[in-house]
Amino acid sequence: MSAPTVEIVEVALRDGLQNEPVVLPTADKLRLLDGLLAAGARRLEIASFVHPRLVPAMADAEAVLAGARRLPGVTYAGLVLNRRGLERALAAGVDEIDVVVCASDTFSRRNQNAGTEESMAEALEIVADARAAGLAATVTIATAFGCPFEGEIDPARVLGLARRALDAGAGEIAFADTIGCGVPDQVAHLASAVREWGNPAGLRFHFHNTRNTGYANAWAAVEHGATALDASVGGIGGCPFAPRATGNVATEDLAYLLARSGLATGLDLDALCALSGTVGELLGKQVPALLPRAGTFPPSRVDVP
Ligand SMILES: CC(C)(COP(=O)([O-])OP(=O)([O-])OC[C@H]1O[C@@H](n2cnc3c(N)ncnc32)[C@H](O)[C@@H]1OP(=O)([O-])[O-])[C@@H](O)C(=O)NCCC(=O)NCCSC(=O)C[C@@](C)(O)CC(=O)[O-]
Repeated sequence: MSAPTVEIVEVALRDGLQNEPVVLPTADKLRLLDGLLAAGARRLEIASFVHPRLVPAMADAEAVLAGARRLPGVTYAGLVLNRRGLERALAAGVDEIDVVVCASDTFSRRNQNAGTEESMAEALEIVADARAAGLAATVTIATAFGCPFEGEIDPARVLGLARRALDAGAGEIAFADTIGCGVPDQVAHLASAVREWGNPAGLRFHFHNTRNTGYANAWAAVEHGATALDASVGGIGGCPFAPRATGNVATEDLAYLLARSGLATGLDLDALCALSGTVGELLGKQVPALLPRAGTFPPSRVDVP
């Protein structure tokens, strides 16, 4: 029997960069993209089609798509939050879209100027339109593990949104821990419930490591049948509308965890570690990822004291 696999969705160019004080020029983004492709990334969320005044780091979404090298087996996703975003994403030539619905009504209004119900209704139309245009559509449910303004979010509410998205034809559901407050029990609960529905759609998770539970959550997701996990090289990222947001789980740290556990990711750890250094240089800071500091294991060179 072949080893089970879980797909890593690389989100550094979208989530990773959207909240950084340094706005990278498009050319640097494309350099990072080339590095990610060389490291083996095959599914990447590379831009977000939101209002450029609200998220200046994503203002060049169209230029990033236009400059992205097209390779067989590589898919580029764009994040969309409303119909205008979908129109822009379609015109830019994305391969798939990721549409966001926030389980917390308060967070939803702050993030996308619409309450949960309003944005859910729009998301379902967006899914239908994307499918009609031949694109895969993911619905990401943000604040699925907790909200910085409302606190606990009822998992039944989160699952209700997921169910509606799947019934409307979403090809994948992603549960996002926007503020990194989640724990493995929550992951297990959401994943098990979705699996019990018997829907063959993809089950994806998006973890921020804000309270150091990101990797435990990722492992719980794998154990409970996740088909995809988001990660960002260097561990950069965060939602600009979430107070004290910090980065996604780092691609290199997650890939190390999975690879050492026998789960193939197709990613080159050394190449990711080198790229992580480049990300830090471009952003002028030390990135949170730990593998580049510690080194891969087994080491290529053993240090003898
Ligand atoms: C969602 C909107 C656009 C609604 O924005 P709005 O103000 O409600 O839009 P509107 O329909 O009222 O239109 C107002 C103006 O905005 C323009 N407009 C309207 N839509 C767009 C668009 N798509 N692109 C460009 N321009 C747009 C529109 O054309 C109009 O321009 P005007 O006629 O006044 O000149 C806005 O609230 C927004 O951009 N929010 C940014 C939110 C964001 O980017 N958050 C971060 C991403 S989500 C995230 O990080 C979470 C995630 C996915 O990672 C998972 C997790 O960790 O939880």
